[in-house]
Amino acid sequence: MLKYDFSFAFKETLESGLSFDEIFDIGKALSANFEKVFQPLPGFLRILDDDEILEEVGALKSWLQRFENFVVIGIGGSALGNQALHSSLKPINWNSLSNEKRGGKARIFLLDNVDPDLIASVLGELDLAHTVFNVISKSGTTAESMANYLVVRGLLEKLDLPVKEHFIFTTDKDNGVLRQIADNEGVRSLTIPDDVGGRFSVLTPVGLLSAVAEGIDIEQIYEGARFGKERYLRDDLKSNPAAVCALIHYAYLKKGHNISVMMPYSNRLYTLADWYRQLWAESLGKKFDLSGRIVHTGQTPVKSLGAIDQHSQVQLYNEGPKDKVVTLVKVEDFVNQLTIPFIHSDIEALSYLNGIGVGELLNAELRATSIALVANGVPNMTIIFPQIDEVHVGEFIISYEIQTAIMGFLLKVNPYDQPGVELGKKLTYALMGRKGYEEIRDRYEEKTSWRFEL
Ligand SMILES: O=P(O)(O)OC[C@H]1O[C@H](O)[C@H](O)[C@@H](O)[C@@H]1O
Repeated sequence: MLKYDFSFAFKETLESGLSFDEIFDIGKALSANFEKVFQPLPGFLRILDDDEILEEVGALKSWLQRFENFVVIGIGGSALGNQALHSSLKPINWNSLSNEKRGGKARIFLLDNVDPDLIASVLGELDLAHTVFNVISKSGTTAESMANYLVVRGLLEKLDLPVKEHFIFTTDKDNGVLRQIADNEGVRSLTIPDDVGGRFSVLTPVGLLSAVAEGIDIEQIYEGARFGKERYLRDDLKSNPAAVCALIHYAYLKKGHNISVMMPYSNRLYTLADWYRQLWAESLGKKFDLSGRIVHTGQTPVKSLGAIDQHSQVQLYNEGPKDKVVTLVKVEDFVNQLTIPFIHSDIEALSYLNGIGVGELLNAELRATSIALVANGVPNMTIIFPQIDEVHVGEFIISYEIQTAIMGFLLKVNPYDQPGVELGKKLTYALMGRKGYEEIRDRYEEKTSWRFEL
């Protein structure tokens, strides 16, 4: 079970902080309407009600074992969750282990960006005859993912490899180009449920297939998520840490704290912060509220890594604008216990390090940062992973999905759409000369014709 330390978010420890009663006053309306937030049950919670997805994905295990490499082609919600599961649940050097050491499980790679150098470096490393490509796209049309799919397909064709055997698509059941190709050519495919939006989809086939391919226990992830579903849907807010987190963020946002920093003290958990950024940014960053009023609301998510960013961003957090809420993420028991050896016994300045665990040092740094933040008047809280494993990662994911829904309710916005990304997508199509986008290109041409270039 994840543990939460909220002590440094309240006025008991923070001069201009919130009182506990204050946030529960804000929470009263939430408490009274709590059920409504989750009615109808959002898809990301509904999918936990049965084993359908686990079984569907699990059934592909033996087919996946044919491949040494598994490449995710996707972007945003169709990649960030995969990356987060991979980094948090596999050893950092997984991809450099030999096939034997990996017990025949796949190495995982990601083609998200359309950066030719990235693509060349990933594909250059792989023996394509032993590689499967999982093209993931809820819409089945996203430019970056389609481009990467085409590049890979071109390469497979050039090598005369049986294209169909090297792809599996994860996409909408009816719509989009991927579905069309899957249907026409009989490419293997998995379905993303209609009621689960991209950034909430890591516990669907989107995130689970690559996890299974590399031997992550997806049933344990579900166990943690299901536990989280019970825990974080309690309408008694005092026993619901996801609700408390949302209330704290909401209350501080009202006071001008419009940045939410997530700072894991663990390299393995760092990409969870990337996943969180999309969830928080796209779900809550909105121009209109539910009644159509212009509100321009949201809270900018920032990722940070402890202890690295103590030597980089923390100066700003402590002394810069008072516009942040910081969430530190701590690991109690690291998988690897590493003790610092006694060396230089004659140098007093190093004696405090003698014989202590490296993890102990990291956690002391976390504690020091949280105290320094509170001393500087910066509200912060700590989420504690007793250890990093499937159960806790599953619980973490669901806690933040629920927290985002709660925050959407508090801000009175729709957390499930992202109208603000559409224009950029359409303009990309227009700039690339895609048919049907001439009007949009003309509309913005005049506006963008002014130049100041050096
Ligand atoms: O899964 P896809 O349809 O390819 O979408 C990938 C991503 O594209 C968009 O730009 C959306 O803003 C994201 O929410 C989405 O996760």
